Amino acid sequence: MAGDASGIPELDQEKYDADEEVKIICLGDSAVGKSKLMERFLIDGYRPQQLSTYALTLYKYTTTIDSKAVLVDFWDTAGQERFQSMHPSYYHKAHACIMVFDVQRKITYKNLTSWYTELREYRPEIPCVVVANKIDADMKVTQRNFNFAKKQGLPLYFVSAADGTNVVKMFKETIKMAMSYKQNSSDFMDEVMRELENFELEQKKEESLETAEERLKPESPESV
Ligand SMILES: Nc1nc2c(ncn2[C@@H]2O[C@H](COP(=O)(O)OP(=O)(O)OP(=O)(O)O)[C@@H](O)[C@H]2O)c(=O)[nH]1
Ligand SMILES: [Mg+2]
Repeated sequence: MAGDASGIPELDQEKYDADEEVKIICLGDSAVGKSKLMERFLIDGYRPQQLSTYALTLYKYTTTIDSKAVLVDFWDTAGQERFQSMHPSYYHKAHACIMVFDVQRKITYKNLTSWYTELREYRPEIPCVVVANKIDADMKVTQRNFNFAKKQGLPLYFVSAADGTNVVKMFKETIKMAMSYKQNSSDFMDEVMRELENFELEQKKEESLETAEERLKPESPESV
């Protein structure tokens, strides 16, 4: 579980309302290579040994899209069986999802179904890509059919964090999808949240108008 992010100032999720900032989350079983993929993309490096991610790691990345500076926050977490599911704040306001499995371990592919179901509970519409990692171990896997992605209509990338195959391509395309989702979102839950926020604002305005009117009211004759 990714812990309650809402109380930590650095994780102020309101900022994702700004145009130039997107949040991309990473899902998948433990040891499929989520953190290694981030490492490969962000520092163009790969250290073979590393402990499992503890709770939550945030990676920041800046890039330019259509001559606009874009800040990307990648959220990486320990996708452990030991945690089973993520805290809702992990999904909150995410604009895209990278869902990773390990081509060498069938169970991690099977578990995509549960990751995807959970993702869709919180973020029904955000773009999601399926990533088949560790193809360096056996290139033949790229000829295999991984029907999950096709069935769900999701893009599938064969990648290797170890040798870098397709890593940059996958991340760059996902960032573009996140940006375009943010600009054109018609996500029902987003709409509801926007409506609620407006409603609260309107209510506050009305309340303060009422108090002002109260104060301005001339005293009634009875009270004299
Ligand atoms: N051969 C090969 N090994 C990889 C690749 N990517 C990751 N690994 C190895 O797989 C192991 C797990 O990688 P991590 O990136 O820590 O996995 P994770 O998904 O972040 O795991 P959690 O943090 O526990 O959720 C490490 O020992 C890596 O060296 C790859 O592309 N090829
Ligand atoms: Mg990790």
